[in-house]
Amino acid sequence: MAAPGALLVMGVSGSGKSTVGALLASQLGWKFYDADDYHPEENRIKMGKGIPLNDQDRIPWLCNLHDILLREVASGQHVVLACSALKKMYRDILIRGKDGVPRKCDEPGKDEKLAEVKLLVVHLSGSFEVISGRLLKRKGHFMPPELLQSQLDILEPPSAPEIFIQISVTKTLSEIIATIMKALK
Ligand SMILES: Nc1ncnc2c1ncn2[C@@H]1O[C@H](COP(=O)(O)OP(=O)(O)O)[C@@H](O)[C@H]1O
Ligand SMILES: O=C(O)[C@H](O)[C@@H](O)[C@H](O)[C@H](O)COP(=O)(O)O
Repeated sequence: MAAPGALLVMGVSGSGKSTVGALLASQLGWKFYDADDYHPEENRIKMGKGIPLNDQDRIPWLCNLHDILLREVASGQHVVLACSALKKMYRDILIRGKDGVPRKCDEPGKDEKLAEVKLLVVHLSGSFEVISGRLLKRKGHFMPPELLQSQLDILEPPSAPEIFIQISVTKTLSEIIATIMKALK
């Protein structure tokens, strides 16, 4: 596969996005962004109270991440982004910014040229049992384990025509990294 501009490591909370993303970026020599660091304070407070985010909470956060990806890729920088990106629409926003948000028919903009990020999606996929076990052991994180089920409920795993690979969270970190490296060759 020709190297994408950006590689998205996605999945529910506790699937290993931050761990895998950071390791991968350091092995590739690519820049690493963790989407958790870009949540507005209101989103963090909401999640901290055990309330799942909704589309309205996530869309501006994802648009900001798209702008960052676009800027980096345009300057020739390869990027690994760890981001839940649970729904297809969310991944479309990472690729196309607000043009990824479905428009109402009467809104203008259909003929605008889209600035797209070429994105390889890596989905870390696993069961409630395995992932909740990891979340219960994780310390010092704002995301309560009780939100896991709400994330699995809305998860839309990537599918064609998205460019993606899916890897089980039960693999070891080195197996996960090796699988991604192989896909990038
Ligand atoms: N493949 C793996 N095997 C075992 N433990 C893992 C694996 N990937 C991540 N972990 C552990 O699971 C927990 C959740 O990982 P984390 O990277 O914080 O997930 P996320 O960023 O998706 O919320 C962490 O304690 C991490 O060390
Ligand atoms: O879209 C969301 O609801 C959040 O982004 C969420 O999916 C994310 O998981 C949290 O930021 C917690 O962070 P961890 O994924 O690192 O647990």
